[in-house]
Amino acid sequence: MQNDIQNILFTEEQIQDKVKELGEQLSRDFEGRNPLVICVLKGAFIFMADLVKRMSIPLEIDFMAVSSYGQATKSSGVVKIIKDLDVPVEGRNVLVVEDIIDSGLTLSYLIDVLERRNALSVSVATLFDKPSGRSVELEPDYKGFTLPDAFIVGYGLDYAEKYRNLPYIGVLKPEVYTAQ
Ligand SMILES: O=P(O)(O)OC[C@H]1O[C@H](OP(=O)(O)OP(=O)(O)O)[C@H](O)[C@@H]1O
Ligand code: HPA
Ligand SMILES: [Mg+2]
Repeated sequence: MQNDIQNILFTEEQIQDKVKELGEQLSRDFEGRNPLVICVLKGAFIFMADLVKRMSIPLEIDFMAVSSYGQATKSSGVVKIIKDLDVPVEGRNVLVVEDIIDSGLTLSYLIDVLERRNALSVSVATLFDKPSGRSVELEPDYKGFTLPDAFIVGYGLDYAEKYRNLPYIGVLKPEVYTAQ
């Protein structure tokens, strides 16, 4: 698995420091608002778990699974809801937790769904932002790191379902995906 990585962009320690900082900021901003924190599966599962441990306020969690990349490194443009929320969002302060914003298609679709369901507020926290990949305009409310134009894996992020369990963020060697 490590042999497929070209270089490490963010170490485990750098990620943990950033997650702690974000958790503290979110705790201040959502104090008294009992947010519904939504994990966008699968990619955000590790970030979500680490982040909520760093939030020291009452909150609730739920999960939504969406997918648009499949076995590719470019978005198919079609966002599919594979698993929906268990609870209604009407009247709730919602915090959507994402691992990465690339084209922006996943989040713009999700924000639209949540607003149509009458959430009181919809905020977005992403650990990684890749502005060079955008095909729709979208700015996260909270972000960890800005990325260069490269396909990254690890800390929840996959290529063809692999590498999610790497504890760091690495750039995948292009020959790994061009060889397919
Ligand atoms: O801004 P975008 O171009 O839409 O890309 C970001 C989305 O793509 C990835 O999910 P993916 O569809 O690969 O599903 P996964 O989380 O199960 O890997 C990632 O976890 C984000 O949800
Ligand atoms: N890596 C993994 N999954 C992704 C990426 C990426 O760079 N962009 C969108 N989904
Ligand atoms: Mg993926």
